[in-house]
Amino acid sequence: MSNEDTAAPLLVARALVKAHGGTEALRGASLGLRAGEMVAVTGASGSGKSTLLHCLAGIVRPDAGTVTYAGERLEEATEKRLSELRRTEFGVLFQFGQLVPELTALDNVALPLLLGGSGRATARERAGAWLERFGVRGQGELRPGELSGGQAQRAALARALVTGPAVLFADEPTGALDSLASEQVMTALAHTVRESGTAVLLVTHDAQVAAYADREVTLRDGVASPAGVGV
Ligand SMILES: Nc1ncnc2c1ncn2[C@@H]1O[C@H](COP(=O)(O)OP(=O)(O)OP(=O)(O)O)[C@@H](O)[C@H]1O
Repeated sequence: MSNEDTAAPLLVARALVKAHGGTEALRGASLGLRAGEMVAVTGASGSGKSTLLHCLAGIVRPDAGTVTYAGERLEEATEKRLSELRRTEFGVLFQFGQLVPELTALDNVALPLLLGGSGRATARERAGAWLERFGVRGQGELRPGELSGGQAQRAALARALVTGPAVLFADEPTGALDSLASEQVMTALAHTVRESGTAVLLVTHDAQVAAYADREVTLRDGVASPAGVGV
């Protein structure tokens, strides 16, 4: 077995069960994610992909099962600790609606740094560098409503990564984009996370988007396969 096979996974879900009202979205789903690995979660509409991502990101608490991040059991964590993890260790990128509409693109990207205690000048400088990296520095003073869908997603990606998270959770990040904008967002995402060693859990129904991942996990009837490392 190679070192990679035996390396402890960073994030592990074991036997997750989660119902929304009478609907059982997860029925014993397990999944392991290594540091720096990109895993695509695919499956039919309603198969539980978003629910699995929300449980792994500490946004939703499962009814049963465990989620372990770097040895820490998330289901035992307080709300305060979960929000700290989401602010410092996890980044999120959703399909749309995540940028604050009243703020410029630059201030949106600076926001997580300001919330983390950075000074305004430093936060804006770092935010500008991230916008530059994703080719939208020129749009920094525009508000989200004035950006194209692809520009807004690249600004949202900058905001998700500006704090240097260990894990990026991306739920249909290109779901609202045409194929060119989708390719630009995915190329920027894949290149940057490889460089920074950020692990990615990528929910998508698009095979071309899933192809950017190192590995694909399919959800069927609330169960994931193959579950991967450490499960
Ligand atoms: N907040 C909620 N209230 C009630 N039912 C919900 C809620 N969230 C999800 N569900 C149901 O749970 C099941 C799984 O939903 P989930 O969004 O996790 O699936 P998905 O695979 O991400 O779907 P899609 O690809 O359509 O986004 C679905 O049957 C859905 O209708």
